Amino acid sequence: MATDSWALAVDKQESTTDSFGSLVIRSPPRGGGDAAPRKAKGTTKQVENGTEGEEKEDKAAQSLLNKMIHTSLVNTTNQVEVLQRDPNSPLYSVKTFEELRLKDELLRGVYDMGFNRPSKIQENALPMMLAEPVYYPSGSRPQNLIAQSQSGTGKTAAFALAMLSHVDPANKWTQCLCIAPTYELALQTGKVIEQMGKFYPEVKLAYAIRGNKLDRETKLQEQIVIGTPGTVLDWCSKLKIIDPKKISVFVLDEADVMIATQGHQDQSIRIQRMLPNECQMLLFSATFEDSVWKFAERVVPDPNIIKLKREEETLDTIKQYYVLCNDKDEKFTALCNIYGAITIAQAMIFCHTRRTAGWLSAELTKEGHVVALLSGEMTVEQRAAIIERFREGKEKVLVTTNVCSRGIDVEQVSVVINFDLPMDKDGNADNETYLHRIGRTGRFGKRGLAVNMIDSKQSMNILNQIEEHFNKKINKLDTDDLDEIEKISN
Ligand SMILES: Nc1ncnc2c1ncn2[C@@H]1O[C@H](COP(=O)(O)OP(=O)(O)OP(=O)(O)O)[C@@H](O)[C@H]1O
Repeated sequence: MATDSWALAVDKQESTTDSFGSLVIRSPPRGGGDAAPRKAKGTTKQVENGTEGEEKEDKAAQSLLNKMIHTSLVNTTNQVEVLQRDPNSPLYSVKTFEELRLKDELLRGVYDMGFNRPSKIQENALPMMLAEPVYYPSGSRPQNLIAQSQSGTGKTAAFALAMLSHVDPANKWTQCLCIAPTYELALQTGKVIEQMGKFYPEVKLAYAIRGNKLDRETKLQEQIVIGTPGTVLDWCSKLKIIDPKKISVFVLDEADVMIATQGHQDQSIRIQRMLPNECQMLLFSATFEDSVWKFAERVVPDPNIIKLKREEETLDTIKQYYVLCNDKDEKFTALCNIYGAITIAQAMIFCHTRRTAGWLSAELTKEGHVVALLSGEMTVEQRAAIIERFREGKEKVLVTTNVCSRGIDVEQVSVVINFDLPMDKDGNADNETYLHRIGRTGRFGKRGLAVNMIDSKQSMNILNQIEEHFNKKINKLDTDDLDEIEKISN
């Protein structure tokens, strides 16, 4: 890898120079779409619906946040499900990195990153990705792969290693191509490749991102290119600075985010069509709804499939209550009473809008609480830093809107308050989000307490729907009765 981290340099580009080696980044066009270089903004959109701003989820921002807060592997006890293209061929899985017979430079890189053994998904995915193509009279067929597992389980590290292993550093042309949905996500992945390839300086990496203008005559020498679909397509077809026929590994990362972005699906397919049949196609996704699956099948011919189920969350170990109030001031009083009666190590409080979240955190601060506020207008970096501080216990209360909260490991939080109940866009109960907010995985199994604040007919309806959905009664709590509150913490 190049010793100067290009990715890091790009981060600083706004304040420093605009030129790095042979690659030149010019000022990005204003409003240049999702792929334009910019600081990672919190791109949750604010939808003005009447008086209050309701936040809408932005998949790319969420994905980036997940990457930033997963500084170590997310462990899971669930088994990996493997569907082989050829069910008769032996299924290899590895328990150590040595078994993969990696180049020394790469093994050093892996250990230098602190990896001792392959993660669950890597145990099966790595042998498949590193396998030589199978030769048939009609031509060689690579081991293609579609892999799905939640964020933080080691997918990026796996395909970074696969790309680095397949490269021939003596060949000064692009051999591995990786596409990611946004500039920021491409940079994050690039950083992993650079880190892993730290002891392999002959292998170079280039970023195909908007704003990185190259001349038509340039022939790219970097063996690995990571970028966004639009620019990669330009580099392959319009500018012809990458010869797609020489690509031996194609990675499509974050497929679920990719298809959520207008135009990316088509561009990805157009890139894939330019690649030779012998090119290994690898597709990764954190989720696998039907639309992702359909897309995956179009991009990856004859795939092997690896799936790692999410750890199931349950409400079994959670005590759930509701509190009846008239308005948000009463909800706040109820919250203070709860705080006055029981010792709460760490709590998360969910609000429907940024405005309520901002108001509530200010009120709690006035009461002397040390509060962290997560809100959609923050940059992803700011959000990641707040989550990190909360994880370290620097703040005891986290007030958040829904869109910001995914990915926070709720296991350490003993109390969850739904200041507003989760609802979908039609105003019905959002059961999945409810489970995600207060549920615990069986593995952790710690007891928890959840309190739902009800201040309208609609929120009562939502509560009833939740009770019905989970087939669990949620008891009423009188927050004016301190003895009663004390009892719930036992
Ligand atoms: N085998 C391993 N041993 C220890 N740590 C690992 C291993 N593989 C990956 N990690 C670390 O675990 C974290 C998550 O890994 P990685 O980013 O590869 O997961 P992911 O599934 O791609 O998730 P995301 O899509 O959110 O990036 C990273 O901090 C990474 O350095």
